[in-house]
Amino acid sequence: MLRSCTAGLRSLWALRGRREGAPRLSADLQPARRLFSTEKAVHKDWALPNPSWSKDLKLLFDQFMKKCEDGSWERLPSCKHTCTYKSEDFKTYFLDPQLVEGEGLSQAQLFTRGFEDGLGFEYVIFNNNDEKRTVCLFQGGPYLQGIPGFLHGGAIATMIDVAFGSCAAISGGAVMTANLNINFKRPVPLCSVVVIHSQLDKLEGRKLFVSCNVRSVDEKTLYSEATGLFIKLDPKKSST
Ligand SMILES: CCCCC/C=C\C/C=C\CCCCCCCC(=O)SCCNC(=O)CCNC(=O)[C@H](O)C(C)(C)COP(=O)(O)OP(=O)(O)OC[C@H]1O[C@@H](n2cnc3c(N)ncnc32)[C@H](O)[C@@H]1OP(=O)(O)O
Repeated sequence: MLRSCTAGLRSLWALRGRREGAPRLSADLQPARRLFSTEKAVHKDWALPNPSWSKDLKLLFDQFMKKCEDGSWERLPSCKHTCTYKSEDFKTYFLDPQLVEGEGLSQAQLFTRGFEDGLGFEYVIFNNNDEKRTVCLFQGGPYLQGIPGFLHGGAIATMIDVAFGSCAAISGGAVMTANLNINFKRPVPLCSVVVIHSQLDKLEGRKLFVSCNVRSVDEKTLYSEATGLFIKLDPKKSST
């Protein structure tokens, strides 16, 4: 498995950048439109297939895109830079103008989107607004190795945090992770595809309680279970 992963790297490097200008798919952007702004400028959407995606990932992606057709599910677009967040939300909570406009942020990009195609986090998140749940399809690439041949626990935690963050933000708007608890039950093979099922369990004032499980594509292996607490940011308080 590792050999095939490494063998694919050369072609991945050759193919890098191919996603620029990838066609936007329909059946996206319903409730999430409030949160994810791509209206002012056209930014690349990274939550779309690229040549590094395995057969499993493409198959699952197609299945979920089909579910989007009746409007019960929506695919969440994903930008590398701050366009992921509506800029006004961003400015409301991070008021330091130097941070927002200065050099500090000019190179900033979403941690999970900072890798070349196929080397790091390849994922797409689908949201079911009525059921207050999301499904994240995740393929962890060779640069996310921990124990040889397996994903680093921090990479799994990161992906869970992103899946939770999206799930919580759709209901809560501007939120931050306050607590994350993960039970790692089985190691995740590098370059395999896992499915992260997250749900919003409870909304209590500014607190959003979420939980998830991480499973193999055939659902036979339970890799991890996690719970999280997200706090809706208070515009009266500074976050910095
Ligand atoms: C800003 C715009 C974001 C918009 C996001 C939009 C879209 C998402 C799209 C894409 C997905 C990307 C996903 C990326 C996810 C990455 C998430 C992160 O990495 S966040 C970074 C890690 N987290 C932090 O750095 C948080 C640091 N902590 C804080 O800043 C603060 O503690 C706080 C969490 C903001 C809470 O502070 P605040 O002053 O606002 O609240 P209180 O302290 O008064 O607490 C309120 C309430 O909650 C209880 N609480 C707080 N923390 C905990 C805890 N750890 N455990 C249990 N309970 C906690 C506290 O007791 C209060 O309860 P009560 O009201 O009952 O007294």
